[in-house]
Amino acid sequence: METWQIFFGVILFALPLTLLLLRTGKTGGGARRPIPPGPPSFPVLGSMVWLTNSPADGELLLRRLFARYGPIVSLRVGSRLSIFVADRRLAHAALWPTARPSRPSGSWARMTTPSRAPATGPCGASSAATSSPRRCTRPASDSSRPRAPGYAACSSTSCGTSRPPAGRPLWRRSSTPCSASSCSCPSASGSTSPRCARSPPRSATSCSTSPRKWLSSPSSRRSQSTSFVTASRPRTPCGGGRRTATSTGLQWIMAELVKNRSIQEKLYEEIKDTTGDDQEEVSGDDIHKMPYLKAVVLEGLRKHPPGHFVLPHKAAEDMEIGGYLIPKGATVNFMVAEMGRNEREWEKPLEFSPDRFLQGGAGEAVDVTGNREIKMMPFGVGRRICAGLGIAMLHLEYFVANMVREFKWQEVAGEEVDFAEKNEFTVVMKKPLRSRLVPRRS
Ligand code: HEM
Repeated sequence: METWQIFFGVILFALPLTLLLLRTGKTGGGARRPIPPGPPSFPVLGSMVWLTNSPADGELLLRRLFARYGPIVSLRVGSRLSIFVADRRLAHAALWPTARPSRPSGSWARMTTPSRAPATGPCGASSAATSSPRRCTRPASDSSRPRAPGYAACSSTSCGTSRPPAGRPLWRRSSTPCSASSCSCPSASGSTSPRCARSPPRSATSCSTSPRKWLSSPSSRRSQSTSFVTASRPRTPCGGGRRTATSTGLQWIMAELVKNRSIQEKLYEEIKDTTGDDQEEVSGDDIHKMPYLKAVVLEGLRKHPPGHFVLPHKAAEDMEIGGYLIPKGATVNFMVAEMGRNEREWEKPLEFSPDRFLQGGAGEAVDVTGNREIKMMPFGVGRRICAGLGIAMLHLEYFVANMVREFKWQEVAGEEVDFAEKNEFTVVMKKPLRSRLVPRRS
């Protein structure tokens, strides 16, 4: 063998070895864990699956990858490494690392969101500066949460937060699952916008006005007792022109109530027993006394979370999840819808069954903040949990209760409820809900 050939061979062997050693040295040495498994990829070009799959079908592709590689997978989009977690326990370990005593103190903050402006929550605290994963969001059952209908907890800052596109998986098109237009609070005085007051919203589920206000206007009652409404349209008189997480959630819940009349009637019975006949509307105080109402809303968010992913998070330094290395800078996301529909965790997950959230059910005492454990995470978990959780739960319970109290929501012949999904700003009903409304009270 010629000298130059030996020299060339040594370089070929030594170069990758040196690079590997340098990288190991940078991360503190020791046995280096593998990154989560995933489909083969090329440097710069990314995972080969992109040759045969469209990023628009990302969720479907991920489901196939989970079936093949397990509950945590890596995907490369170009040179960017994205890691997806479908397992609720791994998600809890990643987002609530204080639950793992072996972690060095303060390291819970290692999983951050990609470079973004500090978000200010409704309570006024800057989430980026919060020094505890238990951020300002209060559980929805907290009696100190905002009250309906005279609340005005959404400050413009809390609703307008958007994340820069950095680190966003390709199939997410919008800035946040809850945009500025999700700040759909009635004004503090409870007054409605002139447009809302004049005409009933074209969307029963996306107007933020007190449902009682427009549902009870004589003209709307007359027309709705004989016709049906489209429960949500992309543009609404007072919805800001965009579907929001709350209005999307509301539409899915109403669709389930239209489809499941016995559940709707059971809910109506609870509402009737809790509120007096002479009461104008179901109040914020009343809804605290309605466990079945809460179960209906939770079941809706479990089965139809408005966002099937959270906003992408980023590892601020090398860390470990489930025995795998999550390298610094990698984007990490969590499969919200998968967790809520996992048949190992939930019995008949595709059935709408609010009873599972009542005493003795698998969802009894579920904590949507994911503090103790994660069973479902429609609002995210940990430091970056939805800043609007409290107000969103209040809106959902308040609107569902009042809409069911005022009307029977019935299926329209030829317009059967279709639960097909469509990826938009949030995951919406492909065929928007159309329902016949029959007034319950004269
Ligand atoms: C049913 C309704 C809603 C759902 C399902 C929902 C869900 C979510 C999710 C999944 C996230 C991302 C969490 C993460 O990245 O880990 C988020 C973030 C956020 N949400 Fe919501 N949201 C809802 C309503 C609202 C409302 C009404 C507001 C405002 C009043 C709001 C304000 C925010 C803000 C400011 C963030 C960013 C928090 C941060 O990054 O620190 N959300 N939401």
